[in-house]
Amino acid sequence: MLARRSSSKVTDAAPSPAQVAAAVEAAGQLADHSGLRPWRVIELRADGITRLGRGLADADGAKEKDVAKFVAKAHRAPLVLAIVVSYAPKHKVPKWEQEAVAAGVAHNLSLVLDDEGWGVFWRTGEHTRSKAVKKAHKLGKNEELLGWLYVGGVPPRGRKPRGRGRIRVSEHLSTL
Ligand SMILES: Cc1cc2nc3c(=O)[nH]c(=O)nc-3n(C[C@H](O)[C@H](O)[C@H](O)COP(=O)(O)O)c2cc1C
Repeated sequence: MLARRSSSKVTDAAPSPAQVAAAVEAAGQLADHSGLRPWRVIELRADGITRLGRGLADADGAKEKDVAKFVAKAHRAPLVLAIVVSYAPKHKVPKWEQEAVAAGVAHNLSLVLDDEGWGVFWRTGEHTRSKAVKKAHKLGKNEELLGWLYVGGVPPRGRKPRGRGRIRVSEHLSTL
């Protein structure tokens, strides 16, 4: 965990569907109030990533000539994992707790994939919860996106050391 870091640039190598399934299974073993499992992951490759790019272009009101830019940006990685919170409606467990579980899955997935040697970068943006992007992902009415994990191979020059270094524990840990 101390060595984990995000990879903004990745190569065309990607984990197989079976490797993704194993990573999701591991990432899903987390604390979950009432065991709601209020989350799912959508695996996007090739045409699926193009659909994401088109959805983002649509949400931005892009003209037809500019759609390709959004599509190219979405194709920055060969695998994109959309992280979805699927709220249990009117449940005693509040929405923020359900989002915490889905966010935990995303962080776990990043850690698992990083540990297996893949490059991962969590991205969001102003259109993450727009109608057009929701539609592109075929989300249900009780679902929202938490963003996307862009996944691929770590470039040959490898990972640079952490830009901002390690945290100062004393700034994040105290007692009463
Ligand atoms: C929920 C969430 C959304 C993020 N969205 C973006 C984003 O859209 N663009 C971006 O450059 N970084 C985004 N980041 C930050 C990067 O994923 C990454 O954590 C950051 O560049 C620091 O790198 P490090 O993880 O190696 O410390 C996001 C992180 C989180 C947790």
